[in-house]
Amino acid sequence: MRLGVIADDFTGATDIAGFLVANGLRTVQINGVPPAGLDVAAEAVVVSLKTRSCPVEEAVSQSLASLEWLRARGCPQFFFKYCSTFDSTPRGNIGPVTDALLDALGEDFTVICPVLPVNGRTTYCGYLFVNGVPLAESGMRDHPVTPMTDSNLMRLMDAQSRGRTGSVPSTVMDQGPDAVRAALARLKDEGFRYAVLDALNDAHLVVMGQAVAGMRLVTGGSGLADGMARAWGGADAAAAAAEGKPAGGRAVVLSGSCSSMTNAQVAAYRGVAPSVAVDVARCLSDPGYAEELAGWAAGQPVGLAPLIYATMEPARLREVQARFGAAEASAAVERFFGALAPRLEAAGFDRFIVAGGETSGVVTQALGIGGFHIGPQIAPGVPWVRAIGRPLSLALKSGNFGQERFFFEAQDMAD
Ligand SMILES: Nc1ncnc2c1ncn2[C@@H]1O[C@H](COP(=O)(O)OP(=O)(O)O)[C@@H](O)[C@H]1O
Ligand SMILES: O=C(O)[C@@H](O)C(=O)COP(=O)(O)O
Repeated sequence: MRLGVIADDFTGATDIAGFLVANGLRTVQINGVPPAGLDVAAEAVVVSLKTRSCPVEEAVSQSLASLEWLRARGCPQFFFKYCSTFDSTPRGNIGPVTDALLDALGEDFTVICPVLPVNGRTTYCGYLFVNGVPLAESGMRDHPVTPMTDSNLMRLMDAQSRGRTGSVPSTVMDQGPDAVRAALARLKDEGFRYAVLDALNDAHLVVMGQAVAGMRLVTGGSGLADGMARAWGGADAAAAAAEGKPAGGRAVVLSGSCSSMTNAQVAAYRGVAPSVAVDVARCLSDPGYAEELAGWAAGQPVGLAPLIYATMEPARLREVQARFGAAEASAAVERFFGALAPRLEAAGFDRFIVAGGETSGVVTQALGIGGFHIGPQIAPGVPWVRAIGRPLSLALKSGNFGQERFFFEAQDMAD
């Protein structure tokens, strides 16, 4: 094993796994803390947790248990994967998990690097941008669970961690890996515990990939992993993706993300394909609701996959949250998707296209899928994946990823 990844949500996990496979690394994803008796043959193992928004103690203990499993299998380098929009709060969980992993490894320094330039996530002087807009001015300010209202990664990290955060600016990235290594060493000497790595483009990813080659723990988004895998170089991407290619026949689209991009994707799809909007009030009160919508989906004609969506524009979402409570509404919607997924499988659906990280976690867990083979990417950061030992294919889409016609493109690729 070359790299062990601990990812804080399921779409984040398939995102990074997709980039590793695209660079030719044989990669397996394990959903949940791996059981002690499990062994896998792969160059990279991605452990997918659902720890982005859970209580801090749970996130720390699951991350440490995953680290121990990876270490016991001789893994030499570890990657804590979180969202490219740094989804977290002043309580965590990025800071506390990073600190716990550093302590467990006996290290006192790491990098913070949520970039993914191909999807518009860049950092400049430690400030995070989403498609050219500061994070706090992007759609992330309206996120239902982790609204992001600051764009300064040093401040965000300092608020939720034990140490101080410095920054390696893009001008240093321009000078190459030796200059970056020297800047990291200087920051460490000055007492910083974390360093935000700037990246404006793919060339910077290649530089940082080389610069962090000797670090035991790195943290960030899949752009950093892309840079690291490119530095290793020279492998066969098609062969690495072979086992994860989509199989199966009947597809359904489940959308539980309220991001701007998912709103656009739902709008582009729902006028053309059979679709139904989820009623949050019924999620809260009607135990037969999931059964009813599974029946509705099963009754749709063959053709474009039926869409079941909780996706809402920010203004409507705020109304729903004011009426039912934000946490209660989001938990009820997640419970609904969790109840729906196994019923859809029982009705003959074997390809699930899911939008939203938490939603994907709930769906994968409800289907009882222990792990994935990773297939080819539909869009950057969204590969098709195939359940290990089960005839089920899934596309787990981060709320923010893909272009407007993503739901069509996923189906085109699977035909
Ligand atoms: N209509 C809605 N009302 C309230 N909460 C919702 C609604 N639709 C989705 N949610 C909740 O919002 C959260 C979206 O998170 P997630 O699935 O991770 O999407 P993203 O990838 O955009 O972050 C989930 O907890 C989901 O249940
Ligand atoms: O880095 C990213 O943006 C994604 O990999 C990711 O973490 C997705 O999370 P969601 O936005 O919750 O789907």
